[in-house]
Amino acid sequence: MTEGARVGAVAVRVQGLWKRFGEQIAVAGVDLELPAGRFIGLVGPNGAGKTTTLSMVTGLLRPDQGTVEVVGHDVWRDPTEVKARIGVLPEGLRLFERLSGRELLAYTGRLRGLPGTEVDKRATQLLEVLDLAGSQHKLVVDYSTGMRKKIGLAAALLHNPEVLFLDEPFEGVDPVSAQTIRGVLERYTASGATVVFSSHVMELVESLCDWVAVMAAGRIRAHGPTADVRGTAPSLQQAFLELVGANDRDTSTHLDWLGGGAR
Ligand SMILES: Nc1ncnc2c1ncn2[C@@H]1O[C@H](COP(=O)(O)OP(=O)(O)OP(=O)(O)O)[C@@H](O)[C@H]1O
Repeated sequence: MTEGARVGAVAVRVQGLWKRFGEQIAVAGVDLELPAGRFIGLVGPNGAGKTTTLSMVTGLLRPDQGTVEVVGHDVWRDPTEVKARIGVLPEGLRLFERLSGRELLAYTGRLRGLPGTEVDKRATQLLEVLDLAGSQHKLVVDYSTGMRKKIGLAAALLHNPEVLFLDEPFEGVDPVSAQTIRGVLERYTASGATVVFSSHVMELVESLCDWVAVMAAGRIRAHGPTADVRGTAPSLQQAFLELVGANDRDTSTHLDWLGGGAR
């Protein structure tokens, strides 16, 4: 079991986190403790602040205010310690397009300081499990959206991080690839590691995550074990709609011209 996966251990501790872009407050005072060894979903409507929060938690974006600790290390005071312990699949993932998938993993492994033989071994296994072995010598520029997500996931897992952060890992991914990614992530969390991923696909979050945080308008609206957040609602989707106030929105007067055919 990894250091972060002890019972009751906290993988991520966020305190008083704020981020403003001009007039727009993207993250408005987030406090959150994410337990280690769980499959955690960060859910919220478009523009809720999920990507901004994940970017600040992973050291990609400096907060205006607040602190973030990952497995006990401050992200901004101790970035090297944190970066060695986390894997990140960011939104709008940028990859080295002129490398093949295999070369990308070899390069990532060396950047992470792993010995060449170990990188080879891990890369071969990851390419196999993620069903990319047949495309390993193709240039990344020629990869499909799903293949890019999978090679990005392989690169994020290569150094066996304690906590893995994934921004919309299933977006644009077909059901077969989604099932493959899911299998890899389930295997990874079963070994005691923590996955934190953002999504607005509630069915997916409900079936995958044992812990969720619901975000809307830059704040955390609810968090805890998935069953507790769902409460008495028939589904997480329904609980989510109630939490973010979407059920109260009146759409009856909008789009009254829309009907297809009637002009
Ligand atoms: N670089 C930026 N400059 C200006 N505004 C930004 C920037 N990044 C995010 N925002 C704004 O901050 C708010 C939160 O955006 P964010 O991308 O974090 O939300 P999200 O929950 O990830 O949304 P989605 O599910 O649509 O990806 C939005 O109003 C967005 O327009």
